[in-house]
Amino acid sequence: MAAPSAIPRRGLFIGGGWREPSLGRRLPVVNPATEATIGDIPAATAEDVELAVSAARDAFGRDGGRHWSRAPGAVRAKYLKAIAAKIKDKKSYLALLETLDSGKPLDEAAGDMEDVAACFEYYADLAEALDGKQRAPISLPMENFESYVLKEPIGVVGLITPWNYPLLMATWKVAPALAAGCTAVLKPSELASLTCLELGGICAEIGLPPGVLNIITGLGTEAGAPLASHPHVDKIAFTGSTETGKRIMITASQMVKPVSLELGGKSPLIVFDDVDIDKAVEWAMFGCFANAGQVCSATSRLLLHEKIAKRFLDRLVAWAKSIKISDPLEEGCRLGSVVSEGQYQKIMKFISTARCEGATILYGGARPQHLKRGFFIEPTIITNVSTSMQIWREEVFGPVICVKEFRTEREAVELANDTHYGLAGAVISNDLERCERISKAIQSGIVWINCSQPCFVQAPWGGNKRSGFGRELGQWGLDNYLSVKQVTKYCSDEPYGWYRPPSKL
Ligand SMILES: NC(=O)c1ccc[n+]([C@@H]2O[C@H](COP(=O)([O-])OP(=O)(O)OC[C@H]3O[C@@H](n4cnc5c(N)ncnc54)[C@H](O)[C@@H]3O)[C@@H](O)[C@H]2O)c1
Ligand SMILES: C[N+](C)(C)CC=O
Repeated sequence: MAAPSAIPRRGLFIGGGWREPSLGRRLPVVNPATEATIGDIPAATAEDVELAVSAARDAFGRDGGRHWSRAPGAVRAKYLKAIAAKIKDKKSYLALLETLDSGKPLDEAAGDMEDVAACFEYYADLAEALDGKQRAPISLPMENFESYVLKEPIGVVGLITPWNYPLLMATWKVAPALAAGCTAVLKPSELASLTCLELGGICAEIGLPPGVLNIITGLGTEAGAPLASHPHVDKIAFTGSTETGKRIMITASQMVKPVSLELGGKSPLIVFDDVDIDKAVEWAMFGCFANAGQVCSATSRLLLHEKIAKRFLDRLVAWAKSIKISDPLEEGCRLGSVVSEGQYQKIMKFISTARCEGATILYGGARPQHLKRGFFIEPTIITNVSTSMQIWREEVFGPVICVKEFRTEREAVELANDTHYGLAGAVISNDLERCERISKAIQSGIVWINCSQPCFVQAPWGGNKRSGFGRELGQWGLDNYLSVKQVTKYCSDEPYGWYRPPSKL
């Protein structure tokens, strides 16, 4: 598909309309595959956060919430379905913008847009089902009391998201938040905001009530931080790095504001000696080279049974050599550029540190020779790794896999759990009992058996340890935006009888 001649020039989406940022500043948008500046986005500051939060508060309480926060779930579902339909109509265009903004292959971006539409549809159904789940009775041990539960929207929520799946990661928060009846301020990453701004356009087109979703772009420190610390924001849902997650938690703790955190990872993939090697190699590649490895759950630590390690690595190198690395708009591209020059430099530094610490760069580790411009990095396989090395311990967020061998199941599990992170893990073996044992032993929120990375909107997503807490997707994703209220009624005609009545004399 040909690139559009101009990227749409958008303002901030606040109160149902477009506004220039208060200080009039904008940030350049660079296509990481060409290094060309292709447009710009507004740079919001605290003044704009104030307006966006105020618009969201008004929308939450408007007419006593009759049109949104207390409306029947079917009303909100209608809007979510309309958004999904528009996303489907504009799929090719949105995928193109996502690719130009982030460098991901167009096929991947198109898949992301399908997932975005599916997520809005899924939460439309959950919004409709929510009314039927209200007043769920609680069984009590005393018959003169009745108790039930109300699930109510938390209020105004701040949604802060990363650049690796820009519109999809935003949707994982926007769709359940709106389904629950919350109103929201979304702050996408300054490195890739184009499709999130288009979501604003879609909300305007379908007539979403003003202020229900507000979208402010800008730097983390200038737009994200004032959103996280705003006293009228009732919850922060954050996806991003562990470092920023810690900062958000500290800020939120000052107001005892609930947070949910989806953070980084350094996930293991364990491969036993009873597998079909080529099948397993393909999952290992998908696990760490899809989206150029810029995936929170990337299985970037590969643990190979010593009996197959040599054969596996020979095949892994052969498969890695065959990946089409090109401009992400080219047909068949399977490895695009990384998102920015900063990310490129960071990944290259990880590779050079690994080399200095004594690891072997078995394959890759450099810019592909046929691509002179753009932030491209070869798929990189690193061996001779020790558990104290940076490459084993820290999240690279690039197409870089590090490899260690193991002898026993126990050793594999120990190596897999040798990390501060706990987002995901994977095991490949034909012995399914062993796979079940390992899925219990791995300390993470997600375990894949005989695959790596597939992700379904129906299933819970989230991590343990320094990968965060709270779960997105599925019913758990909706619960993130609901507060639970207990209502208990005394239903006897008799006095309670704890105190003696005073004398009537
Ligand atoms: N667990 C998951 O589901 C998941 C999914 C995708 C990405 N991630 C993680 O995200 C990271 C990559 O994303 P990134 O580089 O955009 O992360 P990041 O932490 O740099 O930025 C994430 C968001 O936070 C904002 N931000 C930065 N500083 C802030 C501050 N002080 N206060 C408030 N907001 C601030 C940024 O502008 C951006 O919108 C990786 O670590 C990856 O593993 C996790
Ligand atoms: C959840 N996922 C895999 C789509 C994106 C994580 O970075």
